[in-house]
Parts: sequence; structure tokens; C-alpha cells
Amino acid sequence: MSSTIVIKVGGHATNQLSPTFYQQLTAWHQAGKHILIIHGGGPQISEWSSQLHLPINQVDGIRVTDSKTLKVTQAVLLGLVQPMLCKQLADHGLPVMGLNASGLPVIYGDYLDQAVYGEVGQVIGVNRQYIDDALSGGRIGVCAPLAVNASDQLLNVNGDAAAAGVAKLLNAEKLVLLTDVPGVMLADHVVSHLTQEKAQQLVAQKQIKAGMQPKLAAAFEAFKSGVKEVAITNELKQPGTNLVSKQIVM
Ligand SMILES: Nc1ncnc2c1ncn2[C@@H]1O[C@H](COP(=O)(O)OP(=O)(O)O)[C@@H](O)[C@H]1O
Ligand SMILES: CC(=O)N[C@@H](CCC(=O)OP(=O)(O)O)C(=O)O
Repeated sequence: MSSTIVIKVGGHATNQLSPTFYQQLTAWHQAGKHILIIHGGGPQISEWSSQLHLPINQVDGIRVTDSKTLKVTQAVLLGLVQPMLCKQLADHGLPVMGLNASGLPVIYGDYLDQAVYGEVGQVIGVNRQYIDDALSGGRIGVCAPLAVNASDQLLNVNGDAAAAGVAKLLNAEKLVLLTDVPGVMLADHVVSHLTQEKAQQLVAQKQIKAGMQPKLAAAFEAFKSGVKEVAITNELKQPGTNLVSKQIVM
């Protein structure tokens, strides 16, 4: 399937989608693009974990997930975040399909590092037939960052890693990681173009920290595997930070 756009909408971003988000989505949809949204929900999972007195541990931006936290993750992503996001899209006249509701697997995974992270997965495959059928029918697919392994066990996947892995496997033309900042920031300006070398340098200088680090690692993985346009932004209509293979001298 060509002309697929994968958009990752972070948990913060799902609560503050702007009119331009819907305008751009509508424009891409009308232009015949196949659109798949992978949503996050990290803040919501943390809020419910805390209400249920479960420990919240993250290592390098990845949630350490035991069996109870996995249940909360599943309930929050599939019971709260995804239906709310689907409703918002439908309220804006967009034909939408929550892909997890069918019970069919969407993302296949295996353990990232069970000793460190517990029930956390990395993407190893996608249910291409199911996704192709949904998107070619003109629906905008909405999918949670959850995978199933070969033993049919559910695994929690970081949202950025899930979106990047799926974009790579679908040979998407574009991956947008929609977040709560306008892009990779240096002091008060957005870095418009970023090579992996420069990103590594900025990480070493501690100018890129926290959640932006795994986000960039996932983004570069997709970029290097052939996703031509990879952007990190807080607005679909704003270019934000675009990944490049050679630094552009301005
Ligand atoms: N150089 C940087 N530029 C922008 N954001 C950065 C930078 N370094 C660290 N960050 C942090 O990364 C966060 C985005 O990552 P994250 O919280 O994981 O987003 P999301 O929940 O949307 O996936 C920003 O809110 C910011 O706090
Ligand atoms: C393994 C892992 O870390 N999974 C993430 C999945 C949700 C997510 O990534 O949400 P955001 O994009 O809103 O951060 C988590 O449990 O928080």
C-alpha cells in the first residue's frame, strides 16, 4: 500500500487537538491518503495507576509493566483513550475505525527485555491484511500501542516505538510524531532539520533529554528504514523538526 501516513498522537496531545489537526487530516483523507493514527496515553495510564495505588516506574521513557499495570494499560488505552479519540474524529466528520475493537491482532511483538521492563514489547510485525482492508475502505485507522506475541500474550509498547515500527513495516511515506512541544528545541527555537549525528551530539550535551530521547531514537529508526518524511511537531500544519540525512546549512 503506497501513500500511507502514520501519525502518533501522544497522550497529552489527545486532550488538546486543534482545529488545524482536523483540517489537515481532512485534507489528507480527501486527497486519498491512507491514514493510521497510533495513540499514546502515558499520562492517563500513570493517573489511573496512581489512583489504584500501583507503582509507576519508567526506565529511559519506557514504562516498567507488571501484570497489574498491563491490565490498567489495556483498560485505559482501549476503554478510555481510544474511544475518546475516535469520538473526537467522528465529531469532526471523519470516518474512523478503532482497530483494536475487533479483537484481531494489529501489531505483533516480542519482549523488549523482560528482565528490565516486564510485559513490554517491541514491534516485529503488523497484521497487514487487516490494516490494508481497513484503510483502503477509506477509514482512518486508530490503533493503541499494544502488541501480541507468538503465545497470544499482550505486550505494552512505547507509543513512539509502535508508530515508528508500524510506519516502517507499512512502508509509509510519512510519519508524524505529534507531541506537546513544537519540535526539538534548542534554547527557545525549533531545530528545523536534524541529522542523527547532530541529535546524538545534543543528547551528549544534555540539550535533548527525557521523552525526546526515545522519541528521536524511534523516529530515526523509521527514517533510516525508508520512511522519507519524519517530523516531530505539536501541529500537523507546522513543520516542526524534520529528520534529514545531511545537515542543511542555512
Ligand atoms: N531538546 C528538547 N526539545 C524538546 N523537548 C524536549 C527536549 N529535551 C527534552 N524534551 C522533553 O521531551 C518531551 C516530549 O516527550 P514526551 O513527554 O515523551 O512526549 P509524548 O508524551 O508526546 O510522547 C517534551 O515535553 C520535553 O519535556
Ligand atoms: C512501554 C510503554 O512505555 N508504553 C507506553 C504506552 C503509551 C504511550 O507511549 O503514551 P504516550 O505517547 O502518551 O507517552 C506507556 O505505558 O506509557
